[in-house]
Amino acid sequence: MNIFYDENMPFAQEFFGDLGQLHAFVGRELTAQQVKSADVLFVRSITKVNQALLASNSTCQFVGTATIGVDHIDQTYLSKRGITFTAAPGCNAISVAEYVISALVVLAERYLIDLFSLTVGIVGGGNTGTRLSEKLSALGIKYLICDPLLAAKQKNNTKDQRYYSSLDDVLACDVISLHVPIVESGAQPTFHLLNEKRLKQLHEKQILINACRGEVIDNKALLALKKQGHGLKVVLDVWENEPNILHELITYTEISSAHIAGYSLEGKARGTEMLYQALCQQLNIPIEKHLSDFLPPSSITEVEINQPFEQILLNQLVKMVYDVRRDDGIFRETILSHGFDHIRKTYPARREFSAVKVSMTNQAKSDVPHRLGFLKK
Ligand SMILES: NC(=O)C1=CN([C@@H]2O[C@H](COP(=O)(O)OP(=O)(O)OC[C@H]3O[C@@H](n4cnc5c(N)ncnc54)[C@H](O)[C@@H]3O)[C@@H](O)[C@H]2O)C=CC1
Ligand SMILES: O=C(O)C(=O)[C@H](O)COP(=O)(O)O
Repeated sequence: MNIFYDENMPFAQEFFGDLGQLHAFVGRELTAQQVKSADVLFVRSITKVNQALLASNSTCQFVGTATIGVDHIDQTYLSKRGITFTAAPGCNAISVAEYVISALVVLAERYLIDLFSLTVGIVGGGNTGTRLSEKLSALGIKYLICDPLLAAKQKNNTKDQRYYSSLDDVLACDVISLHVPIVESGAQPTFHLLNEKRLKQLHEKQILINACRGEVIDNKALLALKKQGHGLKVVLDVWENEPNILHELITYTEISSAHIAGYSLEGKARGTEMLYQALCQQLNIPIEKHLSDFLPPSSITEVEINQPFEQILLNQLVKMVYDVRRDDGIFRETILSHGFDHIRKTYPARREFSAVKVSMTNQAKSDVPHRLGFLKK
């Protein structure tokens, strides 16, 4: 069995090595010719899987993407061809939520903002939006969620007790964090959800974070707004037209990065593991490998806290594991010389909060770090 996989997929050898012959490829460069003999094709978000890629392949039976987003996959075509498709929903949702928490911590420190007084508006209440809301809850930070699709399903889903707010209410919050897939048509499109009109309605003190898909914000309209001197604080992990992004916009952002919000080692590797599990199921063989067998320990494994939990401690704890300024620095320094994809390909190690055990002494009793995702010692 020929298994083709994106070279940027951690632990692919470990998970798939004994299931077939492995062929690594560069995500954005994969050609129909190259993939002609693939039985299994495992991609990440930068490979478009469609008729153009697979028309001359008669053997491919299984396509998987180690990502949450599926906008790069022509699922209608795969189903017409009878090719099984699987994705990795939720694999890097914690990583995205921790990116947003790190961005908030950094901005709060930069502008002397009391984090606990903010209200965060979450657009999209799926995996990433929910993980973020859980971390905000842990910190006692208020949030609203807008998700008209989940709101409509709520009548038939008694388990979902959340209150869903209107888009207008969410866009009026101190922080707006976007967590929707890119959808171009239908009743609830997200393409340019933040268009010129909505962007102009935002007020000077708001923070706007996009870690979902670049096209959810009209980037040209955002640039025009910022050039007029609007005070909106912008955090962009994703951009319109990646990898050929609107460079001029970078200067007007507080934090910029190269679509790496989901790039914790755990987040990427969980994607590989989920594809392995799906392939085992397809082949009707037992699941014998687990990500925990391969994950190395993080550089700091244990921390003891000796003072009551407050914002300054939150800053220290979060930045110890993941300081988003590192990625912002790399981005600003190397985007022009090395390009968007190089930054992603050479992404330095990053772990999730759960890679660090936190213990609290008697003076420090608090469950916040553990609810935020740190492990209990
Ligand atoms: N920057 C990065 O590295 C990453 C980006 N992503 C992006 O984030 C997106 C969201 O991820 P998940 O939360 O895991 O997906 P999900 O599918 O679990 O949740 C998305 C939610 O958005 C809601 N939604 C759809 N249209 C909406 C609209 N017009 N207004 C409000 N809500 C709407 C859906 O009902 C759903 O509940 C992914 O589709 C992907 O494009 C995901 C992972 C990493
Ligand atoms: O999971 C998703 O959806 C994402 O956006 C991924 O984190 C993007 O990573 P790549 O697939 O582009 O490596």
